[in-house]
Amino acid sequence: MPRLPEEEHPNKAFGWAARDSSGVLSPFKFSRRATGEKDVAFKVLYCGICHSDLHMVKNEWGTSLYPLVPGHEIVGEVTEVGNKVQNFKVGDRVGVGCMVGSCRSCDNCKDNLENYCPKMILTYGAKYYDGTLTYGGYSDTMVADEHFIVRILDNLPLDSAAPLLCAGITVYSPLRYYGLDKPGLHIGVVGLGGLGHVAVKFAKAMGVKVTVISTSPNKKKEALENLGADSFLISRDQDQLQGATGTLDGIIDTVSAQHPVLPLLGLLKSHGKLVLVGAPEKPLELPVFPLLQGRKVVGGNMIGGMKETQEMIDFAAKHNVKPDIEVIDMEYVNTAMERLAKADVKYRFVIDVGKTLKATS
Ligand SMILES: NC(=O)c1ccc[n+]([C@@H]2O[C@H](COP(=O)([O-])OP(=O)(O)OC[C@H]3O[C@@H](n4cnc5c(N)ncnc54)[C@H](O)[C@@H]3O)[C@@H](O)[C@H]2O)c1
Ligand SMILES: [Zn+2]
Repeated sequence: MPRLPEEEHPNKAFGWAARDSSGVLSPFKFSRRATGEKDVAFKVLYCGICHSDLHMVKNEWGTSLYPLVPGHEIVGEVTEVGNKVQNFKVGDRVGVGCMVGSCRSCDNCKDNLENYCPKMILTYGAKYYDGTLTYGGYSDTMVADEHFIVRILDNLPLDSAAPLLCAGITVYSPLRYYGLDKPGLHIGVVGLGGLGHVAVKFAKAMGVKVTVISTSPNKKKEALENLGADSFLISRDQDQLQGATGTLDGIIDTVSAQHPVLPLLGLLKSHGKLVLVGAPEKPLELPVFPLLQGRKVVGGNMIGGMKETQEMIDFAAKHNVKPDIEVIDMEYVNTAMERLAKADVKYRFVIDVGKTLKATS
């Protein structure tokens, strides 16, 4: 008989879990492993709600394992460290993003790209080395090997730092890797949600000109005035798209659902790069001729390695890149998920886990 989640490990834990693909979350008792010699354990204070959490609780990618405690934008305060931990101590402000393990010896791992390790272990909904299921940050405590722990610098508020751990690194990494981080370049950001609004902020902090491309005309004023975008295109307005043909060096596409990429390819200059980071459940149609004409590139990106994640946090602290968040109570999480599905959030929900997650006996 497999052991109950609350009996698998010595440390009691409590969170909210989805039990099936209805995606409805409810209180859940489980357990966390004892803090190992290289582990850092922390009290979770805030956790962001990523659209991937929504895909996962509803099993939209077909990979979900239940019970599923989502959350991979986790921040908190260290409560215990193992005796071989070198870089963290009790009381430190720390975070965990999308992964908690990798093989540490393959070419990707040696290259600080644990995110592309074939044996990478996701923060929730994955099998850990001991065969037990990993549980995410919609919960009271977290434990991870120190290699997968990020330091949150003191001048970053913990609540708005949380979304950097997934949304932040997922847009920072491709801006760097695809060379879209040079002052004077001009990029487009498609989809002004959690990832998209952070992409605007990072690109602006790098000195890059930014055009937001969105289906919602009502996001224009805020994109220009509050987020600092330079211009705004409505993706269904053919005249506007026509007028911007061949103007962009690159595009970061964060859209979470199926959408046409043909109009986006038209906006790129020759050698322009369309980088897909959104993860729609259904495939996109890729027209080839617009790629041939102008030697354009379509690429992807999945989060970032641990070294780069820390670099991104340090960059955010230095350049004051702070996600715009709506802080919510744990009890509000199901409503928040419904609102996220309708893109009704500016721009990231963050759960105040520390103050509002109440263990039931
Ligand atoms: N590549 C990665 O490593 C990685 C990391 C995190 C999230 N993701 C994925 O990125 C996507 C975005 O995540 P998020 O948390 O920013 O989500 P979000 O819901 O906050 O933002 C998505 C945006 O896409 C827009 N959108 C939705 N459907 C659209 C459509 N049909 N056409 C045009 N625009 C549309 C929404 O209005 C919203 O602004 C999700 O699919 C998520 O799973 C990928
Ligand atoms: Zn995420």
